[in-house]
Amino acid sequence: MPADVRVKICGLTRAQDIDAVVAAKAAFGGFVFFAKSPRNVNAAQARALALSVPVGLARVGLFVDPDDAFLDAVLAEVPLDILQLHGKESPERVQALRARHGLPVMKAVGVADDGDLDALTTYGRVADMLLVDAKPPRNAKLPGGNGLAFDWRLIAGRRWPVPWMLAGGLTPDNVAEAVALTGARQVDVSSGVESAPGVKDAALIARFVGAAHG
Ligand SMILES: O=C(O)c1ccccc1NCC(=O)[C@H](O)[C@H](O)COP(=O)(O)O
Repeated sequence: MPADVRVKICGLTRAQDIDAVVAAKAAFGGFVFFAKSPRNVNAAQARALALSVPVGLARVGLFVDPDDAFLDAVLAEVPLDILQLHGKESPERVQALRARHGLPVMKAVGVADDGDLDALTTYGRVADMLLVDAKPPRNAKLPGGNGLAFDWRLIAGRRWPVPWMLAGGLTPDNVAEAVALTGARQVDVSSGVESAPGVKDAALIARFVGAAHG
């Protein structure tokens, strides 16, 4: 197991979540800007959290099909390092947002079967990073953060021209196997380190990062 797998903990809402992520030595912390999510934060909350983050922890803002006005308003208040797009943003929209905001963009792509892999190639041409996530079920309320894994064998040995992160249903108990099987060098988790929807658990965060680092 490589010691340098980088971990993103997504859906941070409280000061103690930042403390837990920093103590565990995660590389990325994610803030969800999506009103229907139990992890949603408003700009004022996110600003306070983002300003408390020490250098070395990248602050990722997660958006779902955001319009320009919403992104402008959040970015005017919240210092973010990376934009994560978790909706149905087209490749053209990804390019436009990169140019407009001058921030690296990570595009989430949902995977359920072989037919979803072409999208990774397409977005790999325009995004700075890919988030290879489980495709949400048809009736899901959220486009991500559902705690569901996909069949990791679908991407075993696959590579894209930009860095990528594995996500979807990862937990402290399965992340080592997921890394070994897929060769991922970056992993992302939300539900798997929560004690209840939207409530992060410091002990689970520490266990997850420890397991990912091997
Ligand atoms: O977390 C949310 O509530 C959320 C809402 C809308 C879009 C995406 C969302 N989360 C994405 C993630 O947290 C992760 O990047 C990824 O989907 C893995 O989540 P999980 O399976 O819960 O670990």
